Parts: sequence; C-alpha cells; structure tokens
Amino acid sequence: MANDKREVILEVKNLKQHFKTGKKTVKAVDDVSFEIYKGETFGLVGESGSGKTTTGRSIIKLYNITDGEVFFKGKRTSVNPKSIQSRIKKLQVGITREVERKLSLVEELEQKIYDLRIARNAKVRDLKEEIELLKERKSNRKLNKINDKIEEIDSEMNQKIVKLEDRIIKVQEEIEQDKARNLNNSDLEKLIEELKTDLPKATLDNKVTEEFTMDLQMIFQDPMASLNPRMTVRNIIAEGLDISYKRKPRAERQKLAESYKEKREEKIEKLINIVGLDKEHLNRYPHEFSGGQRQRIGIARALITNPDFIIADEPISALDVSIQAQVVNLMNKLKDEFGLTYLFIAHDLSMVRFISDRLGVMHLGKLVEYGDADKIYNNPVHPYTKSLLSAIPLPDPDYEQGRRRIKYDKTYIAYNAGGYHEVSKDHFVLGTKEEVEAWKAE
Ligand SMILES: Nc1ncnc2c1ncn2[C@@H]1O[C@H](COP(=O)(O)OP(=O)(O)OP(=O)(O)O)[C@@H](O)[C@H]1O
Repeated sequence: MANDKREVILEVKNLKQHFKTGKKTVKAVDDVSFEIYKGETFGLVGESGSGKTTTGRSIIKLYNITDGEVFFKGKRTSVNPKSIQSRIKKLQVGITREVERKLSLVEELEQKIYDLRIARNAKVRDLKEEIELLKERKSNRKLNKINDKIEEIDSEMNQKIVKLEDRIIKVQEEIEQDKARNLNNSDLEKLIEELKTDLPKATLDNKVTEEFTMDLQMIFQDPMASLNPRMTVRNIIAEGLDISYKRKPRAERQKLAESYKEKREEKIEKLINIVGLDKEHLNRYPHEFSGGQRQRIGIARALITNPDFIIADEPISALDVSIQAQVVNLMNKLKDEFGLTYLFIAHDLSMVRFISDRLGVMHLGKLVEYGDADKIYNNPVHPYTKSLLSAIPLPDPDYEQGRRRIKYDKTYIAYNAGGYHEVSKDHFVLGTKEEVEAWKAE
C-alpha cells in the first residue's frame, strides 16, 4: 500500500467551510488538508457534527467554499475568489511594511552621513584654530603636517560617505521595485480576473464543469431521500448522462438522438445487472424497493457517467446490519472493476476499518489525524482518535466486558496552534510539537 509512486487524485488544501447562522459562525470545516491517492479508499470518520459531510459536499462543489483550495486530478476545482483577494491584500500590506522599513533605513543612513560631517567639522574646527596660530608663528613645517591631517580626515570621511550613499541608492532602488510589485487597484482587479480565467468557470459561479461532474460522483446516506420518488429507476440511473446530453448544442443532439437512446439503454441495462438488480426493475419507482436495493440503484446512478472518484457519504448507515456488508462488498467489487477511488464518509468505525486504505479522523471541523489506516488503528496518537477507537465494539465477550471508552477532554488541546506532524511514514497528527510528543509517549 505504502508506495511513493502513488498518484494523488484529490488534494484538499486548507479547506474552510464556515456557515453564518444569525450572529454565530459555525466552522463546520476549519483548515482541513489531506490528499487521496488514486485507487484507494479514504475513510473520513468522526462523530456526528464533526464536519465530514460538509467536507464531502465542499469537494463536490455543493457549496462555495469559504477558503482554501481543492485540486482534482491536478486541476484546481475550488477556490474562493475572496480568499485570493485577501491573500493579495495581505501581500500588499507586507510589501507596504517592507517599503516603510526601507524608508526608515534610508533615513538612518542619511543620519549617519550627517553625523559623520558633524564629527569631521568638530575635529577640523580645532585643527583650523591651530592653523591660525601656526600662521602667526610662521611655522610652515607644522602647518603642512596639520593640513595633511585634515586631508586625511576628509578622505576618510568621504570614503565612508561614498559607501553610505551607495547603500542609500541601493535601498532606494529596492523601494522602487517593491512599489512596482505592489499593485495598484486596477492591476489588482486584473490579476484577480486572470486567476479567475485560470480556474474552471465553475469555481466562481458554483456551476460545475462537464468533466468534473462526470468524473466525480456521490452516493448518499439515505437512498430514499436522494432518489426522486416520481422518476422510474431507469430515468434515475440515466440522470447523469441525460444532463450532460441536454447540455449539448441542439444540432449535435439531433445528430446523436438515435444512437444516444440506444447507448443509454445499453448502459442502464448493464449497470442494473452489475449492481445486482434486474432489467425488469427499471420501470419501477424507488418506493417499491428495500433500503439495500435502493442503495444499489444509487450506486448504478453514480456509475453511469464513468466516474473515477466517488464520495460515499454514510452509504450504509441507514441500512440493516445484515445488508451493510452486501453493499460494502459490492462497492469493493466495483472499485476493482472500474478502477475507482472512494472517499468513504462514516461515523461508525467498525465497517470503515475493514475497507479503508487510508483514514482521516475529524473532530470539531478539524482533521486531527490522517494517513495509513492500519497505522492509525494500531497506533492512534491524537487523544480524540484514541477515544473514538476505544468506542468500537469487538465480537469478543471478554474484551467487551472490560471495554471502556477512553475519556477525551478537548479543553487540553490547542487546536489552533501547531500543524500536522508526521509521526511515522504517512501518519499525520494535528497539534503542537509538545502535544504530539506527549501523546506519542502515552
Ligand atoms: N448549511 C449549513 N448551515 C449551517 N450550519 C451547517 C450547515 N451544514 C452543516 N452545518 C453545521 O456544521 C457542522 C458540521 O456538520 P456536518 O454535517 O458536516 O457534520 P457530520 O460530521 O457530517 O455529521 P453527521 O454525521 O451528523 O452528518 C454541524 O455543526 C452542522 O450543524
């Protein structure tokens, strides 16, 4: 599993998703970063309200993100234009400060030149008085000596002044460069426009690009709520294809019409079989199916666009335990068959543990620990992960009798300090250095 040549398919960088509700701001996702490799199952776990769903929805662009970036197959798919703007502003403030610092350096250097001249004048004044006396005494030899001395003082001072003036010129040039770097407002607007065109348009108006919609699909927790009750299974499954077809220009659609119908039907029939249902189910409506069957329909619907990435948000939580394993097995089979990558969101760790290659543990909008799933299960470091894992029941009566949930006191954790620390290869923990060291030693 741990292979350095793994290809990153999804990268989430400093993702923030905050919601304003009245006066309060809910930081549903707060500065979360992680990456998912092609072909793996990345389990995102945490208790209800920790921000897992919001993370998934932000990735699939159901929200305009508050801050951060998301890259899918190396292409930036999400960035908040306001956050670009604020970053540029910060840069400008930084440059302004730098200019101020340099201006005061110039002042300092000018002061030094002034001080040198004062010191020189004081010295020379005394010598000149002496000269007047010597002139009266007509002592030419001594006179010459003092004149030489004054010349010496002057040349020494001039050398110093030349050096200082050179520095001043250099700093002034730097100030000009800084000022040129500091964009005026119209340049700023231009830069933002450039950044915008650099991104898929979807990023900014929250419409989704064609490619992205096809490549990235979602499976939801409650298939009944996510399947339109008034649509037949056939049309539900075909929805992704139909949307993309309807987006095509009319002329192209007319040309394709016949072959599209055929291909569509072919694909639907193939998929209904693949997910373990029957062709004759296609004319029925969602309410005629059991929970497990409805989830199979949801899976077929996700597969119709040939995605390579699927976000499965609690896909088995609403199902009977007996059905859960069936759906998980089906998803695993499809993963191999179609070369899929999964982001598998779940609050119940007992199943995720068996299917995840890598894992992220969320708590209060933060990703507190992530990386290789085995490492995290066998050697959890963050106190929240330890507590969460201790809550998983095991099919072992002796263990169960002694099992106690490890208490977790979040007040001890400095969530806003520190960053991610790699405690072993592909195993990252959020905290300050001291915290992580202490947790490791526990
Ligand atoms: N649209 C929204 N407006 C305001 N607050 C929201 C919104 N969506 C989510 N939240 C809040 O953000 C926090 C994280 O919610 P989220 O649904 O992402 O958590 P979760 O870990 O997926 O939990 P669950 O398993 O219960 O769905 C919660 O406090 C929730 O109330």
